[in-house]
This record gives sequence, C-alpha cells and structure tokens, in this order.
Amino acid sequence: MKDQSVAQSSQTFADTIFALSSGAGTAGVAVVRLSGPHAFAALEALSGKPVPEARYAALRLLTNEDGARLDQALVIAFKGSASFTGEDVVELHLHGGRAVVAGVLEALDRIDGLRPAEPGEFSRRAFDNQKLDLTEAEGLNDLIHAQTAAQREQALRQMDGALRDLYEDWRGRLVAHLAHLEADIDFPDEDLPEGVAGAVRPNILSLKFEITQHLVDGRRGEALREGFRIVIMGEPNAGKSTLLNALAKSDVAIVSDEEGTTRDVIEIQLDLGGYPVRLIDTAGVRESQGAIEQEGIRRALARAEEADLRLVLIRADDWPVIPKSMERWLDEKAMLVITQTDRTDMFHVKHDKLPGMPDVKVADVAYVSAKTDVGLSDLFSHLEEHVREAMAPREVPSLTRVRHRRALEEAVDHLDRFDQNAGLDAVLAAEDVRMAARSLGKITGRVGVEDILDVIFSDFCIGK
Ligand SMILES: Nc1nc2c(c(=O)[nH]1)N(C=O)[C@@H](CNc1ccc(C(=O)N[C@@H](CCC(=O)O)C(=O)O)cc1)CN2
Ligand SMILES: Nc1nc2c(ncn2[C@@H]2O[C@H](COP(=O)(O)OP(=O)(O)OP(=O)(O)O)[C@@H](O)[C@H]2O)c(=O)[nH]1
Ligand SMILES: [Mg+2]
Repeated sequence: MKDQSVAQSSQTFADTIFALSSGAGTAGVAVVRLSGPHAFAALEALSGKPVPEARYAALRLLTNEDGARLDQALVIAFKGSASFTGEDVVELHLHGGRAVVAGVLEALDRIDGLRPAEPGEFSRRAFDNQKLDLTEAEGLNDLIHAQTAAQREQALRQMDGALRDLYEDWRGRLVAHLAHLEADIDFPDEDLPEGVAGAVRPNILSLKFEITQHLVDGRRGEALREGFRIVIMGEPNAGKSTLLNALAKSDVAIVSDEEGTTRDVIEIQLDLGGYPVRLIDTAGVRESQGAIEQEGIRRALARAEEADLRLVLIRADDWPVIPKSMERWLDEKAMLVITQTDRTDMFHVKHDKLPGMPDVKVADVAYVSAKTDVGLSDLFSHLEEHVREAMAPREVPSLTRVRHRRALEEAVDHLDRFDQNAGLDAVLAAEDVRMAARSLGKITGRVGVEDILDVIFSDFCIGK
C-alpha cells in the first residue's frame, strides 16, 4: 500500500501538467511549460512533427486540433530525468500576445492526459523527484519575488543549498551520535560508567549551542526576505507624514497643520542600498475622544510593537522634553529624530548636554528639517547603515522563514530533554536525539512533512 502511494507521485503515474510560466500580460515572448509523461506527445500533436533532439531549440508551427494556426514558436524538449522537474518537459517559447497564449493553453487543455498546473506544481514535482530539497525550493520562490539585490543574493545562496548543507550537517552529526547511543543500549560499554549518553553529551550540547546561536541572529534572514520594518511614530504634528514623503521622495501621505491628520497606517517600500525596507507612517499618539482616531492610534502602537526600527519623532521646539507617550518606545530599537529644526535655534537643539537633557538609550539621534532639507541626507545614510548592519549576510547563512525557526526551536527543545535524560535513562535520551534529528529533517523535507507540502508549494506562482 505504502509503495503504491509513492509510485503515484512519481513520473510514470502523474498527469502531464502545463501552465504559462512567464509573467501574465502582453510580452515579447511567453513561455508555456509542460511536464509529465505526455509532454512529448503533446508537442508532436501541436507541431505535427517529431520532437527535436533534447535540449536543442527548434522552430515549429503550432496548430490546434481544428488546424487553426496558433503561433510560429521556438520549442525545446527536456528528457526526464535531465530536466527541471525530473520528468519529460517541453517548453513552448511563444509570441507573447494574449490570443496566442490563450489559443495554445486551450489546445493543450483538449489533449488527453493534460491538465493545467496548480501553483508551485512544477517545483513540487522537482522536489518529489529529488531535484530540490525544501530549502532550495523556498529559495527559488524567494528569487522570483526578490525585489532588491540583497534579497536576490540571499535567495541564490539558499538555492545553492547553503541552508540545506547547514541543517543536513547538524542532522548528520545527531544521527551519528544516535548510532552510538543505540549501540550502547544493546551492548553497554563497561568502561563508560555514565554510558555513551554521558560521553556524547558535550558534543550534543555544543551542537545545541550552535543551533541556538543560529536562532538568535536577530531575524536577519527573515527581515531581508520580508522587508525591514521602520515605523515612524510620535505625537500629532511631529512631522511624521512629512518625513515619510521626504524619504519616499513622493507625495504619499496627506500633510496638514491639523492634529490627527493621519489615522490609517501608510506603508511604502524603499530600496536602501539593495536592502528592502518597509517604511510605515502612523497616526499621532495622544489622548483622543474620537473613535476613528483611537483606532488609528491602536494600529500605530501595534505597528510600533512589531517594528524592526522605530523612528521616534519629536519637534525641535519641544525638545529636549520627551512626551510621556513616547518614553516607553525609546530603546535600542529606536532612533530619535528631532524634526522641524528650522523652527528653532539649532544651537539650542543640538547642544547635547543641555540641563534637563533626558538620558535615553537609543540607536541614534538625528536632526532634520523637511522644510530646508537640512539633515535629511544624513538621516538617510544613518538608516542605510542601520539596515545594512541588520541584514548584511553573515558567513553562516541565516534562516529565512518562521517554518525554519519553529523546526529549530523544536530541535533545541528535544536536545534540552536529552540533556536532562542523558545521565538517567539511555533509552529516553536516545529517543530525544532521534526526535531532534527528525525536527531538523523537516526543514529540508527529508522526513515527516507530507502534511505541510501542500501549504508550502501553494504559496508559489502558477507555472513555477
Ligand atoms: N527556459 C527556461 N529558463 C529557465 C528555467 C526554465 O525552466 N526554462 N528555469 C527554471 O526554473 C531556470 C533555470 N533552471 C533550471 C534548472 C535545471 C534545469 C535542468 O534541466 N536540470 C537537469 C539538467 C542539469 C544539467 O544539464 O546541468 C537536471 O537537474 O537533471 C533546467 C533549468 C531559469 N531559467
Ligand atoms: N517649518 C516646518 N514645518 C514642518 C516640517 N515638517 C512638517 N511641518 C509641518 O508640520 C505640520 C504637521 O506635519 P505632518 O507631517 O502632517 O505631521 P504628522 O506628524 O504626520 O501629524 P499627524 O498625522 O496629525 O499625526 C504640517 O503643517 C507640516 O507642513 C518642517 O521640517 N519644518
Ligand atoms: Mg501624519
């Protein structure tokens, strides 16, 4: 029974799938991809000619079953298993017009054994045929969505197997320890009074330390994937929306001298030196009677809570007094931005050791005027610096998804349990190591992931 379910997903039994693999909309060239046992027969049906030699492009007139001309296309066949999916693959490089693509997709749909692909189904087949592990597949999906150079670099690194190698190395080491532990259970070693569990304990604990270090690296891989969230906050009229517009170099948010102008959260994307940033403007924080403004403030504080960096804005004429509502937000995740410096005497503002100067621990202090542009380019470089520091790749690759984080935390939990059981019960201790190895195996997809595969791959585009 079990073997049969494996065979179901392998190439001989699968349907042949097809999809437009290039972007939607009119383009110079559109690529339709087919994968599965009927891919070559489908090409023969559309072109009326034998399939060209594998991996060589050929020009073919494509017609539908009524003989209507569809396109003069460039076609390529890839023989399984030397293909992206591991199955027979055909690519139709079409003229990118709507009617051409629609005509070809319709003609394919009418061929027996062919059906449109689900999102991510090509990659899913590549995974099933061991062309990719899960981290590589995720890297591929990230590459397709990469908006900045640093995101592209991280995705390519993951596609090269950087995370796979790291996690497989850890798993391999655990499995080796496990083999010793199991041998010891069957044939205890008289020379080791604490048993093998005691002997391998230091190695396992040092491995656990490596995993914990990897976990505390500050969300850098996730931030790079999702965009680093910079939240602009402060009291009404601090100049938040003005600053957003200045940094975005675009008139995105409404600015006025009325307090409480902004109530919705406004988010824009920036590319700071190749790093993706989500810059978020929020409602001014104050005691408010209005229900809508209150909701705006609630949302502002929620965003501030999950920010990677907070820009806490204070008007130069209020400085150095810090509004009560902002006190709790000033920490090492905050940058203090003194705004509207044109409205007051700069010497007074910039004097660091003013009497009554609050003693705050923040990442940085900046002084800006959106009116005169003074300080804006400095603020820009400080932000760029901060963002690079937070997301620049390290020698050991960073985890890029909550999915990885959860599995690693699970592994650490099992290793903690191993630590407790090591001196007490060899059988339990071995089981803990086995479970930890299993948690690591879930990241690459080696074990126990059948139930999450649909979730992972359905997040991909159609045609990928
Ligand atoms: N036209 C086209 N361009 C494309 C893709 C594609 O599928 N079609 N890709 C799709 O994402 C990417 C290239 N990735 C690919 C990865 C592996 C194989 C492949 O045929 N692999 C075989 C043979 C390897 C070899 O000869 O070195 C294999 O792994 O066995 C093809 C494309 C980007 N550009
Ligand atoms: N002189 C001067 N005025 C500024 C500067 N920045 C903002 N303002 C003015 O300050 C007022 C408030 O600016 P906004 O950007 O709307 O302030 P905000 O913090 O978004 O306010 P809310 O959305 O109400 O919370 C507007 O009249 C702006 O023109 C500045 O650098 N210099
Ligand atoms: Mg505003």
